[in-house]
Amino acid sequence: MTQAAHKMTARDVSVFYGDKQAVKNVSIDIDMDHVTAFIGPSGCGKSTFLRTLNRMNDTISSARVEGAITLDGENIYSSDMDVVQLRARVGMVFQKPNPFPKSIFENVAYGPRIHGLAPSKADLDLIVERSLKRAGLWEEVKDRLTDSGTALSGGQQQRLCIARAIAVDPEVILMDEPASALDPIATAKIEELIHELRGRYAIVIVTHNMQQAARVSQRTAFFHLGQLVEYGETDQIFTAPRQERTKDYITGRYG
Ligand SMILES: Nc1ncnc2c1ncn2[C@@H]1O[C@H](COP(=O)(O)OP(=O)(O)OP(=O)(O)O)[C@@H](O)[C@H]1O
Repeated sequence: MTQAAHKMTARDVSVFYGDKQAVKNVSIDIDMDHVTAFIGPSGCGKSTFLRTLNRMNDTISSARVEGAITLDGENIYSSDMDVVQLRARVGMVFQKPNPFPKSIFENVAYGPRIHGLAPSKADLDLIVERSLKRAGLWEEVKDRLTDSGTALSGGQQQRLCIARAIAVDPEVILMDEPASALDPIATAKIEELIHELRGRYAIVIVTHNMQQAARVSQRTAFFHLGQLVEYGETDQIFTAPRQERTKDYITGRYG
């Protein structure tokens, strides 16, 4: 496949915090209709690399990114890339649910409103309903849309954050350990949701939990010491890893 045929590509991407290199020459392709899991021991650079995919590293003053990352063949680090637009196309869900201290409705409506996606109130209502439905939250909140988003349970808050990302019509959704702060039932709901969303977006998920990676992803990338050691079909990575370091990690020898 050409680079443009992939939703996103990274080529030789390195990330430095000051003098310290956290990500080393990573190249990877991300495709639509797939969930790609990033796994690896703590501190191996998974989150740092994830954040390069929508330029969240721009918000960290010591961070410097080298190499090339494309979205539909276009360099996302070029000077004419509109970063606000980029982050709508490549949305992000964080480890800790972070709804705005506003109503459930406003949490979801904010993005479409500032991006001009809803010409009328009726359009906005429709977007909010559709996004909450896709995030599997509508039935639980449809009668209390004016309640504060922060009053929801942790799992509901995380689904609200997913609805908020979905509302601006992203193509890629980045998830940084989206279930690690949740209980097992809320985690199962998020995993189910990721499974349902797969057909519409390219999803990239960082997870510490190998079982979770095996359950939700079709492709897995194993990172170690800032390097991408191995990338392949999830089944292959977990049953027949090609690299010794991958094998050691999935069999629990470190991490
Ligand atoms: N804002 C920052 N400033 C300086 N160094 C950082 C910053 N963020 C991360 N690092 C360093 O970069 C390296 C990679 O960290 P990163 O958080 O990307 O790893 P990770 O694999 O996601 O780890 P974890 O699974 O524990 O979240 C680590 O050595 C970390 O200490």
